[in-house]
Amino acid sequence: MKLEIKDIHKSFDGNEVLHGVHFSVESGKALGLLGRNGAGKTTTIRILMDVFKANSGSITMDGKPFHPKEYKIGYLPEERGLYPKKKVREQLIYLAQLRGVSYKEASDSLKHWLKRLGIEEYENRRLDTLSKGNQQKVQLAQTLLADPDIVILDEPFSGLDPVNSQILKDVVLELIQDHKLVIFSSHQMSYVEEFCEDIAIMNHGSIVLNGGLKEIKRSYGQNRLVLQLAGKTPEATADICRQELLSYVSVYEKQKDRVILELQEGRTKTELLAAIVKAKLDVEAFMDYEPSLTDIFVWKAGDEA
Ligand SMILES: Nc1ncnc2c1ncn2[C@@H]1O[C@H](COP(=O)(O)OP(=O)(O)OP(=O)(O)O)[C@@H](O)[C@H]1O
Repeated sequence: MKLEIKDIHKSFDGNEVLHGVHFSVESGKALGLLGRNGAGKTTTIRILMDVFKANSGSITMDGKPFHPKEYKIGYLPEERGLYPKKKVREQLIYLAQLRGVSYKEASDSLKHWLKRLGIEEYENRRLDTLSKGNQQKVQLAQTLLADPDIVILDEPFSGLDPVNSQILKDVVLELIQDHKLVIFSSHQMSYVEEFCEDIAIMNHGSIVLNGGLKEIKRSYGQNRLVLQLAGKTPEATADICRQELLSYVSVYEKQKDRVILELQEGRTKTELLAAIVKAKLDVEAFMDYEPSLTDIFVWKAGDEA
């Protein structure tokens, strides 16, 4: 399955908040939908889920108009929507049945997910008597109960401790392996880096970067190299580079114990390496620079207009 979101515009009271949002996601892959607070992620997801209508643009699945009702979708919304006063089992079975799952199937699936998420003992407890993290896990069980083909997770890790985060990480990886189509919206870049083959970064209602994470990292790392000199601070290394290697590189950034260098126009990595050897610098590390997703995010979405 391939879901394509094309040129979505959305206004609230005449104020346009989405300006031509576009991205695509395929089964067996996860798309990381990223953006600062207010960038438009939740609005985009709500349009996808038919909670809101877009003013213009289209959403297609395998080339045909997409209607969420025709698919099994597990949606973990940003604002969690379970009944606090109702018992866990009672409400999850009820909600699964509303989505067309038989009592027997819902019951079996409930057992599976409560066990998988380590919350079996709370089956007959009222939701509001559970801790925040366990309530979050009940929400996740609800999202996955009807064995969805499309899984949309808005900040699924919020409130989870490291052990529970690990359980959820394994679950998300399994969903991807099981060929589900996963959209994952989060501010926690490390999770996005772990799961998502593709990313879409939104800023002020527009997509400012979209594509394969590996390719994006490669292109952002192009012409940049990491150099660490033995026993030298980054400041000292930067000074040495300016003195000895000026015609090859400029100092792009100083980091904790290393510097990021940018090759001068027309210079190659091999030439730089030869110059480093010629200058008899005591090299501790020299490698291609690969920016983190956080670096890329800050470059693309950090400019507050
Ligand atoms: N129902 C609404 N009526 C009016 N404006 C809205 C409505 N829903 C969202 N907006 C506006 O649309 C913009 C995008 O909001 P949205 O909730 O989609 O951002 P987000 O990227 O999900 O942010 P966050 O990371 O904080 O959840 C914001 O300026 C918000 O105020």
